[in-house]
Amino acid sequence: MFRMLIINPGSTSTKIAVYDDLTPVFVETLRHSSEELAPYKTIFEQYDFRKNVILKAVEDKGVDIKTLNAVVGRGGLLKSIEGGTYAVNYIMLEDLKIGVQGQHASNLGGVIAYEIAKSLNLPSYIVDPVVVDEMDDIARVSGMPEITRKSIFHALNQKAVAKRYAKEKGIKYEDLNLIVAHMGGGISVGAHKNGRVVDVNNALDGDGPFSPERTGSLPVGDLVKMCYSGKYTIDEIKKMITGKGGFVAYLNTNDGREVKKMMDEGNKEAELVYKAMAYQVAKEIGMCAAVLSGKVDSIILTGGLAYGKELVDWITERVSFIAPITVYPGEDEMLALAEGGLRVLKGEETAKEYK
Ligand SMILES: Nc1ncnc2c1ncn2[C@@H]1O[C@H](COP(=O)(O)OP(=O)(O)O)[C@@H](O)[C@H]1O
Ligand SMILES: CCCC(=O)OP(=O)(O)O
Repeated sequence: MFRMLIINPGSTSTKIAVYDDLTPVFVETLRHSSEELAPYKTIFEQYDFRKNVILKAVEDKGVDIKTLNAVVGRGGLLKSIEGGTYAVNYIMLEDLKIGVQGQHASNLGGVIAYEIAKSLNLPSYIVDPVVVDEMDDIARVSGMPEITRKSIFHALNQKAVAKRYAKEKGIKYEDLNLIVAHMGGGISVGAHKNGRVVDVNNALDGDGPFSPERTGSLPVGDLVKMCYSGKYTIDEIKKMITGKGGFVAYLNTNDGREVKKMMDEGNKEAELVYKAMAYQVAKEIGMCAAVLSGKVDSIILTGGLAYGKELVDWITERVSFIAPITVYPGEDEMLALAEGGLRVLKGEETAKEYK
């Protein structure tokens, strides 16, 4: 039996678990409000905060960290790579610290996993990081040669729920066409064609639907004018797009439950914004249906926001003509991380080397 500490820093949460093989000893989600994270100017300034909440959760649950065999973290904005389990190495740590493709909480996953594991003389891994890239070349063309569309998305959960759906239906993932909409702090909608995510919006950086913390795609001419208005620094604009966009910009919260409460209390702005997010997710699903030439076995709605019945209903109303809807609220990320780590610990797979 192998005991693994699993750590998953997301933009609005830190998820922590200990697994004995694939049996959870505990799984904990700590949600972070935008105010709680506001004092940290960079992701790396959150290092101590995130590491401390992880170690405290383990201690509170009465797990002795000396009983661990490995630490597995959600991987961050590395160079684009194929999916799988990677051993955390020096090059990876450097790329995570620099944020070679940008800044996101998942950059801390590999680094904290490494630091905790190192202190115990244990191995550390990441699994299916947010930069898994299986996009078709046609999907990379933006319309401006200087800009290439990138695959940055909730690869870990998108792959995990797509495989869960395949297992439940008794069909191979490679024999299915699926559209997966992960709706968390960021939102990604991916077209899964025969086991590959051939197109997906960049969930981090001004692409796709808006989300609790991000603007998603914006009318580009207006954005250019804002950038050159002299009113904002580059860092301010970047923060307005990622971190202070979406729900946060309109409603001053990153919490879907809070938005629902506002709506129930008669706040018309909250209702419009919540419905607009559903509208944009539905539009993105329609785009993926075109990518798959209309041959779609199911549309899967997942992520924390998929707990919201209204949101799911609004999206379903607009896209159920495309394919049957499957809802997997929350995520299967913790189990997927445990599975990825265990395959290597058991010797069923060799950890890939990040170069
Ligand atoms: N029961 C719920 N109803 C509506 N929204 C929810 C619910 N639970 C969580 N959420 C929202 O889901 C979002 C976070 O989703 P999650 O997939 O955990 O994201 P992340 O990993 O990016 O932090 C937050 O806006 C959170 O408030
Ligand atoms: C960086 C893409 C993945 C992402 O947006 O994750 P969160 O929703 O956890 O922020």
